[in-house]
Amino acid sequence: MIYTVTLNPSIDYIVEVDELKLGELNRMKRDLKLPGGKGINVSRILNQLGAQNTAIGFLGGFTGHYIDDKLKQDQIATDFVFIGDDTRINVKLKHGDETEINGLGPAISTEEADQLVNKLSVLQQGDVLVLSGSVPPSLGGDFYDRLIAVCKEKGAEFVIDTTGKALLQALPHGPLLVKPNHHELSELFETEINSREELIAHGRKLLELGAKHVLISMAGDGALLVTKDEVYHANVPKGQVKNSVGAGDSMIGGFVGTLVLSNDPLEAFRTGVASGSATAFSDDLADRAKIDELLPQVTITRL
Ligand SMILES: Nc1ncnc2c1ncn2[C@@H]1O[C@H](COP(=O)(O)OP(=O)(O)OP(=O)(O)O)[C@@H](O)[C@H]1O
Ligand SMILES: O=P(O)(O)OC[C@@]1(O)O[C@H](CO)[C@@H](O)[C@@H]1O
Repeated sequence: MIYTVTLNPSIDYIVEVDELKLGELNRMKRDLKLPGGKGINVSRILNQLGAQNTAIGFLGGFTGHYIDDKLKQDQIATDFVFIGDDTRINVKLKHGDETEINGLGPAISTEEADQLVNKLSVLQQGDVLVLSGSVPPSLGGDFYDRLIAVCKEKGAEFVIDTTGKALLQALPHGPLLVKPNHHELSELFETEINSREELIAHGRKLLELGAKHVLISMAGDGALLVTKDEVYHANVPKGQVKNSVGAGDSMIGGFVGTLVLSNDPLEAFRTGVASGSATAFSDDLADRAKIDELLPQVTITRL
């Protein structure tokens, strides 16, 4: 079973305007509300791929119930801790460009935090825990460490999609997958990365530090898969970009779901790239039909 953890879910409020005039009244051309947060996005893609999973994390208030209802409508299993404070609303402003305004996240009490840790007691060998997204400030910076400790104790695998110190602290525990984009990789190692060779060298460092698979996504420029023995490049399919929000999460969902279903890292890589691009070319996250349409256009090359 795959469990996705979203500590800081959101309603993604996607707002489209022709032109953004700061300091003036702007009227929306179109708007859309989506259940969001990185782990939840991973769950939605896993669901499209037929990979059984449960979405867990914290939800609260009317916004939290909205998200839980939407996921259940899509037959996604959920087991969230319901908290006293409201789940945030993140604004995704489309005005030719994409501007995002993400909330800090709700207050979470010690008791609520403990309830989530206790939920992980169901983990067992063969399970995969996907930890994705920001940590609400009230939880403290080391909360992922607590979850990883339980995961290791139960013999389950984990995937972590976060940045900075939290990612560095997780690496020695051997994540099944990490997926920095090229900017995150250079921030992580506090260095400029200017070539594919340098990207690969830094991807290898993540392996040396403990990661089992390293995916480096480069938006429209393709992606790299760095494993112990080999490095692979994938091109991205051609299409019209409609929405890049959740493209990275879709890539993780495509990779993890396919790896669990097939145990084939290259097929997982191909599906990850197709899923990321399928989301980039859709208004909402990708659906199965779009992923299947793009899969034949993804070519993997061993470098
Ligand atoms: N312009 C694009 N054209 C085609 N595919 C894209 C494009 N942008 C993103 N993708 C797909 O999505 C994957 C992940 O995108 P990206 O590298 O932007 O990750 P990310 O920075 O984690 O994304 P985000 O934070 O926006 O969700 C890419 O590897 C690619 O497959
Ligand atoms: O504030 P965080 O947790 O870093 O990111 C949250 C978020 O921007 O990530 C997802 C896209 O990746 C969105 O659904 C959501 O709004």
